[in-house]
Amino acid sequence: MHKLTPDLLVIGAGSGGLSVAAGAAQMGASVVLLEGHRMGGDCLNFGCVPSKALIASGKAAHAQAHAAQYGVADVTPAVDYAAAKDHVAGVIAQIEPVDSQERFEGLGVRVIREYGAFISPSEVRAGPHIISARRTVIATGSSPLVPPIPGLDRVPYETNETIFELRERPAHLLIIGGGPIGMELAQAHRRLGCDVTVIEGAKVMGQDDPEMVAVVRARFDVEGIAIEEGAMASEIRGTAGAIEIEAKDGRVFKGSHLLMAVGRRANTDRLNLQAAGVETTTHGIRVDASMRTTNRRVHAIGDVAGGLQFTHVAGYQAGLIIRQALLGLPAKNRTDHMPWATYTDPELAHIGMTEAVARETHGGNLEVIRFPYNHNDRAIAERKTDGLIKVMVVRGRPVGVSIAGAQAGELINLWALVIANRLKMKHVAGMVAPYPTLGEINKRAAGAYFSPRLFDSAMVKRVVRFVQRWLP
Ligand SMILES: Cc1cc2nc3c(=O)[nH]c(=O)nc-3n(C[C@H](O)[C@H](O)[C@H](O)COP(=O)(O)OP(=O)(O)OC[C@H]3O[C@@H](n4cnc5c(N)ncnc54)[C@H](O)[C@@H]3O)c2cc1C
Ligand SMILES: NC(=O)c1ccc[n+]([C@@H]2O[C@H](COP(=O)([O-])OP(=O)(O)OC[C@H]3O[C@@H](n4cnc5c(N)ncnc54)[C@H](O)[C@@H]3O)[C@@H](O)[C@H]2O)c1
Repeated sequence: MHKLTPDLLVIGAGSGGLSVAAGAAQMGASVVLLEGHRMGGDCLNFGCVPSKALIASGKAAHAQAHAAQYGVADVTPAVDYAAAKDHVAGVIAQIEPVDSQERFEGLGVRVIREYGAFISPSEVRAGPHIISARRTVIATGSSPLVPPIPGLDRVPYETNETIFELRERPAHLLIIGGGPIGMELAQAHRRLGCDVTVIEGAKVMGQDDPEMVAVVRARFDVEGIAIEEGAMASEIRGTAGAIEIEAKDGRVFKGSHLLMAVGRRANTDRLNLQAAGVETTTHGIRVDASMRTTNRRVHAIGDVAGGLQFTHVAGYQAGLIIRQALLGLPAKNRTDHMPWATYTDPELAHIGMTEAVARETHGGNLEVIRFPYNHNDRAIAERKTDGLIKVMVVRGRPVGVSIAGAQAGELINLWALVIANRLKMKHVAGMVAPYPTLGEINKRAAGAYFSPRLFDSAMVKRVVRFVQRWLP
């Protein structure tokens, strides 16, 4: 047995763990990083990166099939599904070095490619090593939730951990779950030539504002993606190539392949958390506002901590750990400034309160400002006029923003700055946006907030008339 005594032990080399390890090592701490599977975690290998790469393949095919509106003949795309998967693998390979063992060792991190498990409140065993660190960060992420639906154990199915390696194009992909994973992969597959049915127990994209979801749904309808809502999958039958899903209400859906996308399960099984006195909830590891677990020397961040499950959230929480564990400064997890985006086409991005939550919280003080894409010149030029921005404003300050439309995930960045720094609508209105850009919708939303105050105000009109009388 080798005994190691670093300043910091990080368990899990995904989005959260890598950020903590890199920051801590570069700031002079001794760091041990454990990874039982692939460096880079879910985001690089089975999540954000491969899904966005496959979406890019789908977009390329879709563009070929819909070029006539720009004066270029439509062609039926000759999709090579396996080659699209090669493209996905190539994208992963290009990013991989940034997350690699070699890079982290170059930063001075001791990387151990083993799963870690607590053996006491202050010790973790990883293969032949026992690590006793001043502080430990659990960043073990999450795995696809596979519920015990009767029959599921007797049919072949994909999850986000397998679908990016599937090389035969599904003739008809059935997707159980209409959250971000289900919806992004539904559209990518449809555009790559598959029939697709999304089977959703409640409403698709249920975390988002229904008015914004409707924009995405409308496009899915046009593209021929079948969305079956209120269809709780309750029984699964069949064999490879011929799968049947029966919903609670008796509806039956038939397809060739099945993708399970019904949510996530925190990776706590291997950690032997009882030995460390680290408690869990139904969502993951119990943490306080500073991401500290019930063991004061152990923090948990990212998906395993059971809050918002996004790469940028894990990265943000890594920053909180650096503040506390390295610099001894207080740090509090904030969620009101956390954006998210779903990369369907059109995209749907959001930050802060939805309209419904803002209405409940702020009642009569809430003003909701909308501005449609079809009044934006760049959107018109590119024929991407579906969608709108909606800004929830309380006394001049935005408390939430939703955008459904082209590049919504990019456009939300401005509001991430505004909300993180508690800026006001006047700051957005005061900015000059280059013409013609989609980003002008942000400024136009701010303009729409001020124009009734300016143009419908009797007082402003009186002042202008008065000034005009006296101006030389
Ligand atoms: C299909 C899909 C698409 C997604 N798209 C996006 C997106 O576009 N944008 C976005 O922000 N988020 C996206 N996400 C979510 C994002 O991937 C996660 O929020 C993010 O990866 C969480 O980071 P993490 O560090 O908590 O965990 P992970 O990245 O999962 O890393 C955890 C690591 O810990 C390792 N591990 C587990 N147990 C142990 C142990 N006991 N010892 C040692 N190592 C261990 C695992 O092997 C893994 O490598 C997507 C997720 C999926 C599934
Ligand atoms: N663009 C992004 O940032 C992005 C993309 C993909 C995933 N993610 C992250 O990964 C997380 C997990 O995504 P997800 O889509 O798997 O989960 P999810 O929890 O967001 O959605 C799962 C859906 O499955 C439905 N469902 C559950 N059981 C069902 C059943 N038996 N029959 C039919 N429907 C059922 C639920 O009602 C829900 O709408 C997301 O919440 C997000 O944090 C992010």
